[in-house]
Amino acid sequence: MSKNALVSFKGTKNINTEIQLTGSKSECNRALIISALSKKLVKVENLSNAADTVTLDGILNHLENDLDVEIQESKTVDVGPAGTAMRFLSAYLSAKNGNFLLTGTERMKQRPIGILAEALKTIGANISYAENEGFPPLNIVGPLNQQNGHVKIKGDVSSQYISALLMIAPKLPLGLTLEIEGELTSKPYVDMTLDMLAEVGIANAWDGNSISIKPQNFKSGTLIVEPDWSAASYWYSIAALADDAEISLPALKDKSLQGDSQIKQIMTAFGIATTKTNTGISLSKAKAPSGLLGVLDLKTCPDLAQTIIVITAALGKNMSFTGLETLKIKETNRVLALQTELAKIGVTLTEDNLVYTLNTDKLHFPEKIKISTYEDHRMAMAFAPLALLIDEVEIEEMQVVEKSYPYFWEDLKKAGFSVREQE
Ligand SMILES: O=C(O)C1=C[C@@H](OP(=O)(O)O)[C@@H](O)[C@H](O)C1
Ligand SMILES: C=C(OP(=O)(O)O)C(=O)O
Repeated sequence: MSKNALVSFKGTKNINTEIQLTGSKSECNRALIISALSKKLVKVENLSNAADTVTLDGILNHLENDLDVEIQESKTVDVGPAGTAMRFLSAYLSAKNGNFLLTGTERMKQRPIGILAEALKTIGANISYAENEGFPPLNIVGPLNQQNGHVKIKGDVSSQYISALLMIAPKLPLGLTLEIEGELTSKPYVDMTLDMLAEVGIANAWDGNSISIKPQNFKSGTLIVEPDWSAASYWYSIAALADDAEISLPALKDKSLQGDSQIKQIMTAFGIATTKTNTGISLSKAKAPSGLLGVLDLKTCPDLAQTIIVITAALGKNMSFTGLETLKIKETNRVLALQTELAKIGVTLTEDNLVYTLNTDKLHFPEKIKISTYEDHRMAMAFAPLALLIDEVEIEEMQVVEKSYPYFWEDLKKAGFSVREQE
C-alpha cells in the first residue's frame, strides 16, 4: 500500500544536525560489476542500502550461485527501476554464459537501450528485443563471440551505455575501443568508471573521442565507496531554505569520484559554504553569496537538476538552465514533472532552443501543497525541503526514496522536520 508523507517544520528554522549518508549507488553499482567480473578478487566496502544497489547485488549473487549449471532455458533478471543495473547488466550478461531475459518496471521498458544493445551486437553479442525495438526487455544469449574491438557509439543520450561497455572491456578477448560520436553527456560518470577500473589495475587510453581498454586482468584490491553526493544535495537545499544551518556530513571527501560533488561550488552562489572537517564536510550559511550563476549548464550533473531548480524557484530567482535533455528519459520525464509541480507555487519553467528558464514573478506559497512524485525518488527529495517555507508539504508515494536514499525520511526527522505517514 503506498503512503504519502506529510512534511512540516515548526519553530525556529535553524537546522543543526549530523547526517550519515549511505554509499553512492553509482560507485556501488560499478564496484559490484567490477567485483563480479574479477571473480571476487576485487572487494567492495561501504555498500549502499539504496534499493538499486541491493537489487544489483542480489542479482549478481544469484547468478554466481547458478551460472555454472548448464541450464539452457531463459532466466528472467528483473532490475526494477534501476537504470544503471539495466545498462550494466546488458553488457555483463552478454559476456556471460547463459540465456537471459533482462527486464524491469513499466517505466524501464520506456527508457531507451538501443544504442547500447546495437553496440554490443557490433562486437558479437546475441541480443534481441523481447517487446519493442530499442527498449527493454532484452533477450541475451551469452557469451558473446567477439567479432571486432572497435565500436562507434552516440555519447549524448546516456553515459551509462559507455560505462557498461568499458567495464566488460578488459575481459573481452580483443579489448575495446569506443569512438564516441557527438557530445558526451554526464561525463563525470565515465570518469568515475575509468577511475574505479584504474584503482584495480585496469589501464585505459582516452584520446580525443576514443577510449581504449586492452584485454587485461584485475588486480586484487578493495573499492571503498564514498557516501552519495546526490543525496547530499538535499541537505544543501535544506541549508539554503533554512534561516540558519550547520549540517555535518561525515565521510564525504574533498576530492570525489562523483560529479555531483559540484553541488558544493554551485551552492556558493546560493550562500552556502562547505567546510572540510576532521570527519567529512560541514554546510553552513556563508556571510554572502559568491559567484555568479548566469545560465547554469547541468549536463555534467543531471541528478542535481531537480534539487537546484526547486531551490532556485523557491528563492524567487529567474534563472536559466541548459543540459536538461537527458532528464526526459530518466525515472520519469523530469522536465515535465518539474513544470507540473512548480506550477503549484506559481513558477513556470519554459524551453526555448534548449535553454530552460524559470519565471518566478508569480511565486507564492500556499499553506498546504501536494506534490506528485511520478515514481521518481528525486521528485520527492527535491520538493520535501519546501516544508521550510510552506506549512505542510504532502509528498505522494513516499517510498520512492528507497531507490537511492532509503533513510531520507528518518534523516529529515533527525533534523527536526515532522514527517507523518498517511495511507
Ligand atoms: O552512471 C551512473 O551511475 C549514472 C549516470 C547518469 O545517467 P546518464 O548517463 O544516463 O545521464 C545519472 O543520471 C544516473 O543517476 C547514474
Ligand atoms: C537517473 C537516475 O538513476 P538511473 O538512471 O540509474 O535509474 C537517478 O538516480 O537519478
